Amino acid sequence: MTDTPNVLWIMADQLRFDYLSCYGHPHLHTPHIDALAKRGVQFDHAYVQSPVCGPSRMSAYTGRYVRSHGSTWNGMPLRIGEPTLGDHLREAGARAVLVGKTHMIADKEGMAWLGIDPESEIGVHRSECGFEPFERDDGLHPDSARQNWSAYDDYLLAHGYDSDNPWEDFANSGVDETGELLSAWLLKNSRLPANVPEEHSETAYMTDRAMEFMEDAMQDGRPWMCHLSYIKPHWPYIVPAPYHDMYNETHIVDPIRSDAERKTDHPLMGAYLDARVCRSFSRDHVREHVIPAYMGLIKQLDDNLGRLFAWMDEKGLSENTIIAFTSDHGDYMGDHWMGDKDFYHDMAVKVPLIIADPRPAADATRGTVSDALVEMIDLAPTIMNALGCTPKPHIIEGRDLTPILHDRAGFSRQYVISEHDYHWSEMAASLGVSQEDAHTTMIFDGRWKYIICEGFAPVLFDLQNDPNELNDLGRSDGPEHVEARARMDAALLRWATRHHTRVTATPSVLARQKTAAKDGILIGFWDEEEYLSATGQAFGDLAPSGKR
Ligand SMILES: O=[N+]([O-])c1ccc(OS(=O)(=O)O)cc1
Repeated sequence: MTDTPNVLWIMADQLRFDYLSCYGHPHLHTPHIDALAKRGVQFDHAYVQSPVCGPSRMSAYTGRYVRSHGSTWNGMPLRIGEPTLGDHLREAGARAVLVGKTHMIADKEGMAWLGIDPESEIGVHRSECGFEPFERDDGLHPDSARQNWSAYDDYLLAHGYDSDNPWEDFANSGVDETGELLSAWLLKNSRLPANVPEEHSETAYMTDRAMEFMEDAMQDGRPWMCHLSYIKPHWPYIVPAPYHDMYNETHIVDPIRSDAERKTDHPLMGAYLDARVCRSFSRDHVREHVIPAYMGLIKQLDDNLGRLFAWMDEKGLSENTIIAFTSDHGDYMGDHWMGDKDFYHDMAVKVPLIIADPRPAADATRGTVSDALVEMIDLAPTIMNALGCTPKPHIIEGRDLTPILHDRAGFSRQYVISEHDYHWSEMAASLGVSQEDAHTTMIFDGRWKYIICEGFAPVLFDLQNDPNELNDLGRSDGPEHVEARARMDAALLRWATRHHTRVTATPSVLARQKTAAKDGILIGFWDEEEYLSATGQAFGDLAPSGKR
């Protein structure tokens, strides 16, 4: 084993933490992900920095909060000056390679402003969130101007799947008993088998591409971090045979929801419940169609990971590759009368996180479960540490998880933060909330989950006494609740007012600020003696460095 390990960072899109057997699902058995957990540490309290893909991922890739990187919702370009994990790794001589989805939108204006050609090496890095794009595919290719032809479409064509939109007609459609092609954009078609065999599906294709990258990397010899970023189990919910009918109504766990929640008088929560996707997933019929497909997609992912891990074992890669497995946010699936994601109940904002580090230093923690409060932004500094990057605390806001992996003190976090910008949504439209005001922020300290909703009352859950988050205490007069809200407000204020964007304050820049007097910049000194005692050098010894 060489000193520098490689890192395989696997992300599944929209995977809830509790739809894996190692996280307790009673019917969905995911033995390969479970086996990874046995080789590493399973984090039971890992939170994303936004309950929606784009901002959550920009936080993951920059190691910074949403308020810091500024890309607050899908489609918002990540500004040109935001350094990413890929940039830091490259600086340390490692490759940072993308296979799959990032949801990154390039800051074209910023590039034009700085005269950067988007096709140049720098332009590609800036457009691809700092990654070297071995394969980039964000996965949604509808029949519209947003089709966005992909390499996967070319692959389908090359395998005989002929169409103007191979993704839509094969990967994203099912065929009913009469032979009719039916699109998975409509939830009613979720239980049909996808019109593509498993081995040519998106999940299998991306797994193959990761293997191709690793073959390439073995020739190349440089250490690497590969972000294998699966598009599924994100909607549209459809899965190839045999996964489409592995699960049925008997495997669906009861929804977590109460009648009181449905009668909420909180305007924002009421507007969520009125949104189409929430009304849809509140219907048992919809859950009965979608959840078996969602479970099938996860089972298929697990099988593909089994294939990948066996291949890595065979190639001798496992012994020198740290594997992290996680997702970018969850999916309500009808819990709390909600669908999709976009709010902060655990099934939306808490994600699975497993890190298996093959180095002997991690032997003591194999198969353990950590209940530390961790944030998705903690992965970037953990990966930087593994690949030998200098820590950059002036840029990276996450905290290195290596102490937890290596069973030593050194990691601590008192609360996690997540943010959401709902300016785009049915909720903002129905409430008439302006784009500027349409934002919410969550802070969770392991017991109290407090959500400030600009313009509305806050929401508060006590997860110690109400682990299912059914009882909103945001307006409760109970002294303990009033006190908890005040404490969380104060913590949020401290967090909001600390440095978030002082990214040019490198240690050398900061050190220079302290040497003004020694460098002859004298503010308030009375005489030579005072100068000597303050700086240890004689005023008379100050000398010009001359024209350089
Ligand atoms: O509006 N969209 O284009 C859109 C919305 C949500 C979405 O899901 S996410 O998980 O990628 O945020 C993808 C695309």
